[in-house]
Amino acid sequence: MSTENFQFTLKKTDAGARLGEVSMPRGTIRTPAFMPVGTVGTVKAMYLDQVKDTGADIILGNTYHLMLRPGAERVARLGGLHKLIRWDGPILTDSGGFQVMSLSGLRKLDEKGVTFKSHVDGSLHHMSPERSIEIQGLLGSDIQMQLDECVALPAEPQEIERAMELSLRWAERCRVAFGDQPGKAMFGIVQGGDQPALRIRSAEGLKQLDLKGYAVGGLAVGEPQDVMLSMLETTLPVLPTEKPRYLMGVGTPDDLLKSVARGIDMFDCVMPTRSGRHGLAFTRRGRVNIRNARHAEDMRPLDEESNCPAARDYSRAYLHHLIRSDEALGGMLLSWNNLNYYQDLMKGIRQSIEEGRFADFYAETQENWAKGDI
Ligand SMILES: Nc1nc2cc3nc(NCCc4ccc(CCO)cc4)[nH]c3cc2c(=O)[nH]1
Repeated sequence: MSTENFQFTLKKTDAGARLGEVSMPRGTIRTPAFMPVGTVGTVKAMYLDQVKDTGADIILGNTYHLMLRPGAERVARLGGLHKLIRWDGPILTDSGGFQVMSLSGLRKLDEKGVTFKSHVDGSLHHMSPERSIEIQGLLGSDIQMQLDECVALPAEPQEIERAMELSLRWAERCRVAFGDQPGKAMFGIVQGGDQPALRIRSAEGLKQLDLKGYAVGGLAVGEPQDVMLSMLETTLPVLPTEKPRYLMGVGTPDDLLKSVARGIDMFDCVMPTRSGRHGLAFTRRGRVNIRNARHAEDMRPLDEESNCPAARDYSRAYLHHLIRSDEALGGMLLSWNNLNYYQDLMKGIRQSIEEGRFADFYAETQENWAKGDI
């Protein structure tokens, strides 16, 4: 079912966990949702048909990477990102602020925007809030993120305050630049680091802008999990309950469970794909580092009960061999296994909220992880 507009429906809550859906013209996103990261127009080592089959309703693209290569205007000339990469569901694009800080030779950041050198060819680029929204429009993004400044933690409170206030001003400029695009959405991003008062000021400031959704940014940047969770407990009660909440860059399966319990609806993280390519497998019984010698002659699959061929049909011995040999198929199979596991976890979370037994699901899941992979 799709709609000509962007519509979030909160269907049920169970303690702090929320069951919902985001209806958009290109499809419906079942929440709590995990969004696979397709940074440069591909979810690495996956066919997008497989990504869809794992249960993903939406994927992420990235302004920073796509503006550098193949270029935003080129993507527009080619019919937009959905047509180019052959994904007909919703796409959320990050605004590029975080990637500039973490990837490029940053040259300057001021009121106007960020000036940086491309990590691809060293060319100089300037990105303003307005240009970030323009690029996301050229890509054809369904959910566009404001340009913001994300500060790595730990950081001085006054530095966190400066970046939070700049991000608020940029949110307003992005809101104006985005204008009124029925069927699309622009989300603001709450900043404020590990400072509760700044988190509250950021959330209150964004609420004045009548946004369709709110991301919690500035986390998963090196802080301990308890600090991240504490910032959710501070921030989420301030945000409107009838709008989706998106925790950026998070996280491990344990992060997902604990953040859903505090009221997060949407997640993205490179963890399942990046760590899969490096030999880390996520399963119902916890993590398996397939590089470890103990798997070299283990002909069992990762999970004989899984519906995913990568988990059910391939032996650990073979996966061990492929990863140790740095064969492409190793990263392909573990990415497939991991994305399928993440989507199975989100499906289990949604079903448990529907049935009013999220607390039991939470406890059972953590028990199974604790047993470890036999
Ligand atoms: N615009 C914007 N985007 C963000 C992206 C983020 N991504 C993160 N964390 C990602 C952390 C992360 C990085 C790598 C891996 C793979 C390990 O194998 C897992 C998690 N935090 C983030 C914060 C922001 C933010 O405030 N604003």
